[in-house]
Amino acid sequence: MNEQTLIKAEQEAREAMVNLGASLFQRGYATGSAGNLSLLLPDNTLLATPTGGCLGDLNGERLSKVALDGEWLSGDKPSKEISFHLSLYRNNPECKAVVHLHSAYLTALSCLEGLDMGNAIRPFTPYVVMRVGRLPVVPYYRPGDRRIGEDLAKLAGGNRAFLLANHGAVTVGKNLRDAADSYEELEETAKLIFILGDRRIRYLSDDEIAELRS
Ligand SMILES: O=C(O)[C@@H](O)C(=O)COP(=O)(O)O
Ligand SMILES: [Zn+2]
Repeated sequence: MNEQTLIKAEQEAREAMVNLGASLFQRGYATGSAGNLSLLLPDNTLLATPTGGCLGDLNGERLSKVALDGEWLSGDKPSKEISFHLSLYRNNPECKAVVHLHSAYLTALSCLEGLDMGNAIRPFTPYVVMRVGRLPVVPYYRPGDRRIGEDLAKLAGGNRAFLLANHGAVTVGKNLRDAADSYEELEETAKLIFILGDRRIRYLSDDEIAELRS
């Protein structure tokens, strides 16, 4: 890519991040100053949301730029979770964008005792299987703790979504919209879990799940 093309791609990425942050905030997926977004630019650096900001009110020119080795290159100070974002890019070549939010239903799910740490959502609708697959759980650590990234490094290959116990959820994608689509699908599925409550659920059978994965 020549210099002009790189500059244009970065400008478009900045606009996409600002627009997605506003959309997530306006639709209630992001609240207050919670959550963070990042994407991989064509020059292999990351564009990330700054720490402490509101996703509904991002400034495209002040977004953080970070090298894949973690060096802060420009913009405001990056999210305190940049180390777990980096861990996902380093350990999954298909990861080009990361979304982390504290949406209500996924965060409620993340607070339940006795979750299956290998897959917190037993499938009962097809789209979550087709769109997201498994939802492994990272045990609780204080936000910003480097152990979140260490655990995600082990789970990154082959997974598109992760639940952070007592905290929220993370999705990856081939671009920011793709990662957000998976996040939104997961949030809807978590909402259904609470709507269904104690009612008996007909879960998808192993054969039905296998058919969706094939
Ligand atoms: O839960 C937290 O504190 C972070 O994971 C978070 O969501 C917001 O942190 P920053 O991205 O550093 O603002
Ligand atoms: Zn968080």
